[in-house]
Amino acid sequence: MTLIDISRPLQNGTPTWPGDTAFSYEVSWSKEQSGSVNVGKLTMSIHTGTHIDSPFHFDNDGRKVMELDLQLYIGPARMIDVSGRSSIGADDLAAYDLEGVTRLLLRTNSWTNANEFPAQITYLRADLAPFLHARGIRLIGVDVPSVDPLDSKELAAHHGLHSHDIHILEGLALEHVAPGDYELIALPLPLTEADGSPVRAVLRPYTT
Ligand SMILES: Nc1ccccc1C(=O)C[C@H](N)C(=O)O
Ligand SMILES: [Zn+2]
Ligand SMILES: [Zn+2]
Repeated sequence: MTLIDISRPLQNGTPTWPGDTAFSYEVSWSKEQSGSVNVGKLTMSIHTGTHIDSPFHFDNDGRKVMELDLQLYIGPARMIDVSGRSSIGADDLAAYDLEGVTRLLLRTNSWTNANEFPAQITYLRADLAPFLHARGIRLIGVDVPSVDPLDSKELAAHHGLHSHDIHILEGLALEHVAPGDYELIALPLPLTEADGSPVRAVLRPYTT
């Protein structure tokens, strides 16, 4: 069955958070040098491309990636289009039936040039987390590098989602996906100390 890849490619030049570690892949030990194999070396900020945040990212006492519930990163998900807004709050989602939805992916279409880090993005307002929590949502995914405004220091959306037990998936590529219900697979790496992890995020369509 076909998988829809909703991950952003990771390559030298991939946009990163301003001032953060640039993405780099290089063959550090070539086949000629080692006599048998090419061996690669990867340097990157964890918050590059498609990734999850663990609570330690914004809370010194928060859980690390290895302590997160893997089940949330695999299972039924609904993708909805909420493009054309500068922010998303409870009002913007009031018209959607989210009954039985555990994982919600929001397409904001506000990262318009994938080759550059955006100057401005659609962010989540503070009243969204309690609204999602009341509907049983445990994971929110967005197609932008952050759930908060890019210049935010207080990170109201990150903290609000965390305090309502909603996990955060950022940097999805959703422009080529039809809104609807899918199986999401976006597993983090087994990083015991980390504040987040890159993921390979895919959607598997349901065939009926
Ligand atoms: N990588 C960074 C470098 C510097 C300052 C913030 C960030 C972030 O990633 C923050 C943001 N809260 C995020 O996870 O969405
Ligand atoms: Zn992040
Ligand atoms: Zn984040």
